[in-house]
Amino acid sequence: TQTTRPQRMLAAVQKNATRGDPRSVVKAIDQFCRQKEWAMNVGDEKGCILDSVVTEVNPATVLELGTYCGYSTVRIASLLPPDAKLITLEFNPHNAAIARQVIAWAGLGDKIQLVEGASGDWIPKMKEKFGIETFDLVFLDHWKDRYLPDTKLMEECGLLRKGSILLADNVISPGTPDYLEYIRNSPRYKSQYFRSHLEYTKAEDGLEKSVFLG
Ligand SMILES: O=C(NCc1cccc(CNc2ccc3[nH]ncc3c2)c1)c1cc(-c2ccc(F)cc2)cc(O)c1O
Ligand SMILES: [Mg+2]
Repeated sequence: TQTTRPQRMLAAVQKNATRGDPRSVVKAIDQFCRQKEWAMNVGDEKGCILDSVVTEVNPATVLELGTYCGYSTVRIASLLPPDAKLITLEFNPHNAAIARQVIAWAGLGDKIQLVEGASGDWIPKMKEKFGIETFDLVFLDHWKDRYLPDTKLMEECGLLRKGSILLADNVISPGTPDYLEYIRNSPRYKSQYFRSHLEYTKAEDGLEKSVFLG
């Protein structure tokens, strides 16, 4: 029977990456997406911007909205300090099943908690279920029409503290106009746009980095 793109991506990781070596997993996925099939990972170009933000923030707690196959999950977790925790939410069970195997191959299972379900359902449960006070870094990469409602929900649930960083993928392509409008005009955030390209293409895209001011 026909395989899916995530399954073919996982096969490429298991064939070309070294077990326990997260950066080789990242490299194998980027090679697969450049040479074989496009896929909606944040990619190598925007991935370098993501790396610089992660290393600058040096977060103890990270929330990723939208795991997909685990590319950015592994990329972020490979840069975290020893006792840091990354929680990643994935709505699509098939994506989640693939991502678990990619994360395992990278050897990052003890740093990453993959939760299956919708952000709207899980954000209000973060404190009670995972003992999280606030997130130092949030990477938004799920459904683009959920960026704004979920940001408001995180504010309401007290999951952001003075200095928490939101980093949003795809603010140009596919685009998140209502989120950009809100975050750039809100007195509660200081935002910065990092211009780049849509993963593996020449189209414009970028990451929006926003600091919550409290
Ligand atoms: O749409 C995108 N990604 C989101 C997404 C998409 C599909 C499924 C899921 C299911 N996962 C999911 C859903 C809801 C959720 N709630 N909480 C967690 C959670 C998780 C998530 C996307 C698209 C393009 C793109 C495509 C085509 C094109 F031409 C240009 C650009 C590029 C990207 O980098 C993208 O990130
Ligand atoms: Mg994306």
